[in-house]
Amino acid sequence: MTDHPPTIDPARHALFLDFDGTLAPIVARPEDARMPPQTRATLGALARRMDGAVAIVSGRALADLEPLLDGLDVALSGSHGHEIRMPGEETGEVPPLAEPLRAALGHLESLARSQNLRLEVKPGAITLHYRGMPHLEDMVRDEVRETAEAHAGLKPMHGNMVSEVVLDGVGKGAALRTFLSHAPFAGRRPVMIGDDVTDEDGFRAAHALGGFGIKIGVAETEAAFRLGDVPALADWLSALATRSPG
Ligand SMILES: O=P(O)(O)OC[C@H]1O[C@H](O[C@H]2O[C@H](CO)[C@@H](O)[C@H](O)[C@H]2O)[C@H](O)[C@@H](O)[C@@H]1O
Repeated sequence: MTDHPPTIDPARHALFLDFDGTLAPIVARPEDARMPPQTRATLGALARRMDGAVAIVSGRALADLEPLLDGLDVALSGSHGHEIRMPGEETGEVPPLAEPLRAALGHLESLARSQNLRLEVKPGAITLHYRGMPHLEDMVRDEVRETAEAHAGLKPMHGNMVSEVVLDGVGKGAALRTFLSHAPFAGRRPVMIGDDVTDEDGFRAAHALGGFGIKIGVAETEAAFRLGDVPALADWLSALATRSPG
């Protein structure tokens, strides 16, 4: 269940990578997260080698994620699968906040103000950050769960020092299924790589669709394979990009 991942075949697999805690180390402030330049170069090389079958599948809004990628042209999913951008596609306008989220916004804004929590509003989710204030975790999770229950079309999602209300039906698994129904992903075996609880849905989908998951870090997981940390993944990707064919 926790073995080092096998080598994958660039002609037959597709890569789906989470961003924070996977490609970029976790930092205190989301705007300070950076993917190392070498990883960005490796992903560019891999995308060419895999005929574009590489996607970053993030909980972040696309408008927030894209500037962190330094022009890397790969497929992207944002807001936990709510937003999708195929490789080479122009970035469209930021989608408006979906209706059920609009209804929940006021309450979450007041909560964030009163508890001094960072609030992140994305097209498909509203996120409360409590990094640096772990004693608030239970309260934040309860509030998010109750807010989701109070509004049809929303569900709670809890991640690494964050708790979010997200649109029902979204998730990284749904993002994988969407990508795999289009070229250049169709017909390939998905490999989902991530560090957080929110990536487990992607691991399950990858497994169900004939591929597998790779967990970054030591936490419990349904992924079949594991790598220790962000640098270990960078090394694994680099070996894949530079391996001679055949
Ligand atoms: O699915 P991901 O790409 O991993 O996005 C998950 C969340 O990432 C960001 O928050 C996380 O990373 C921050 C920077 O390292 C960290 O400060 C925070 O505690 C983490 O939860 C992002 O801000 C969220 O919107 C994403 O949902």
